[in-house]
Amino acid sequence: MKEKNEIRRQMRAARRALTPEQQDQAAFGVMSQLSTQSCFLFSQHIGFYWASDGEVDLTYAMDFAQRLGKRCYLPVIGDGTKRVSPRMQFYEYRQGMPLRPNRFGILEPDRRFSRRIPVWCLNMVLMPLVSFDHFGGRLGMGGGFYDRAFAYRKSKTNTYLSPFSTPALIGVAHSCQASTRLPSDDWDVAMEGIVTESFAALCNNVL
Ligand SMILES: Nc1nc2c(c(=O)[nH]1)N(C=O)[C@@H](CNc1ccc(C(=O)N[C@@H](CCC(=O)O)C(=O)O)cc1)CN2
Ligand SMILES: Nc1ncnc2c1ncn2[C@@H]1O[C@H](COP(=O)(O)OP(=O)(O)OP(=O)(O)O)[C@@H](O)[C@H]1O
Repeated sequence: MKEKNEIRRQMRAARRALTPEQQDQAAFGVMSQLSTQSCFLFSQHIGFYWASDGEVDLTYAMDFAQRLGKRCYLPVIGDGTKRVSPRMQFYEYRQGMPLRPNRFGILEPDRRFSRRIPVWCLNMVLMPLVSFDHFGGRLGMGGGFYDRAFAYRKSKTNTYLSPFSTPALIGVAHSCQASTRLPSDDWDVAMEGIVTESFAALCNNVL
């Protein structure tokens, strides 16, 4: 099995090579796929991400969600200048709100002007992927931010009736980022579903 870093390098290059037209079609396609999913339609509080490095842009999807009266949130890790929680947290984003760059240059809400939501109060989180497989396997940028934020989802006491069975974890990627089977580590948190510009699917691990 190829090492995670090698797959990361190839898949990041592949998504960065997409043209602006392909990126725009992907952004529109992901919004259209989401608009047909009951998981999205029934969710009131949704975690998105602000795209960078060739990721699928979710601004169409956030506009659509806001027009349906849903609340949108973005991940915040900070710019590294202040000692704050090492955990990634989610803060509300409303259209037009000023954003500031985090330590990797990705835009995020300013903690001073936005409202934090505990992660388990989110109904659904759209996770940025570098690669995915159909078994719930995901590969991110390598910081372990999503794995740490949702590590509680792996707990044995996490039953259907527990408040810790939320949010639904749905990965977003370009379909060209698919892998047959990704290597996995103990700490990896599985995704329940995947949305690309051309399909939305449940991952086999939950069926
Ligand atoms: N859009 C988006 N937002 C996100 C994530 C993400 O993957 N995508 N994250 C998901 O975890 C968190 C940020 N994690 C990140 C981890 C590594 C790098 C990164 O670019 N690493 C560079 C090295 C940069 C440096 O050290 O200065 C690299 O690997 O080339 C970026 C974001 C929170 N917000
Ligand atoms: N629950 C956890 N507790 C402590 N460290 C963790 C946890 N989960 C992941 N990590 C650390 O995060 C690092 C990156 O993990 P990995 O390569 O799987 O990241 P990733 O899944 O690509 O990133 P992300 O979760 O941000 O999308 C690993 O070195 C691992 O030690």
